[in-house]
Amino acid sequence: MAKVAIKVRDLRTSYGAHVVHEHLDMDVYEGEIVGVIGPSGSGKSVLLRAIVGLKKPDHGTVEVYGEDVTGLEGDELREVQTLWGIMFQDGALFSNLTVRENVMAPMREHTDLSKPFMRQLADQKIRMAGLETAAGDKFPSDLSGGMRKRAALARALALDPPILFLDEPTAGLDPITAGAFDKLVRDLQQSLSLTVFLVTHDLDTLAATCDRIVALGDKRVVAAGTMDELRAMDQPWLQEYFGGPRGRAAAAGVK
Ligand SMILES: Nc1ncnc2c1ncn2[C@@H]1O[C@H](COP(=O)(O)OP(=O)(O)OP(=O)(O)O)[C@@H](O)[C@H]1O
Repeated sequence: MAKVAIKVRDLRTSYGAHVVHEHLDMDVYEGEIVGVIGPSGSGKSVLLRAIVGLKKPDHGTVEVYGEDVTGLEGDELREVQTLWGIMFQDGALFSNLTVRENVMAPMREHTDLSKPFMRQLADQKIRMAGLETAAGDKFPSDLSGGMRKRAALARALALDPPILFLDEPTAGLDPITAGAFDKLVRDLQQSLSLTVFLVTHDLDTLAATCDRIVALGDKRVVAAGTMDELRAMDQPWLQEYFGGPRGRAAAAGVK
């Protein structure tokens, strides 16, 4: 059985009186793409933020490759941050920097590499993400939505992390662009042996890319398994999600 890359145990998070997660347990195995689904507001993005140290849990632990990373701060957090790249929902690119400078930003923060070498590496990541090298000179505002996502993916790959977090990577893309992005994620995961934590609402993305799906609800994980296993579960939200016309269409095209 594959090794556990990310292990979350008894997680509790909250904002004031609003409890987002309670007694949440989750495992992500090395080398898999796990899709995290659940109703709007069920805490998918907050879970991602809690794992990467951007949201401090009230309780519980997060281990990455067996190391407890819960509540790390300062240099300790900076050190473990090289284990993962994150692509946020809106891309979160620095609007005043070119694409190349955006991709170089994590390198500047975490390495002592020379500037020419960083440029070379950044251009390599830009091409890996399916953009022309010339896109490196452009500012995020000069790019289409699909290109911005690719630029954000290039930045997430900047430090060659073994783990990738993607928050709604295909949101706002037309179906063809979204399909191409799904394929890119799958291809990169395979060629780089990445472990991918992917938050999505997109049934086509789940069908095309994910090895396993974890569903959130009632502040915790309510189901985990393959798409077929989840579709067969007697859980009202899952039934509605997979059983609707969009769910049936995605299932018909399952990989
Ligand atoms: N910074 C914040 N301050 C207060 N409440 C927050 C904050 N961030 C998230 N929340 C709350 O936490 C809950 C979970 O939010 P989260 O963004 O994780 O949901 P989600 O499952 O990703 O939803 P969606 O599918 O709509 O993106 C929501 O009720 C949200 O309002």
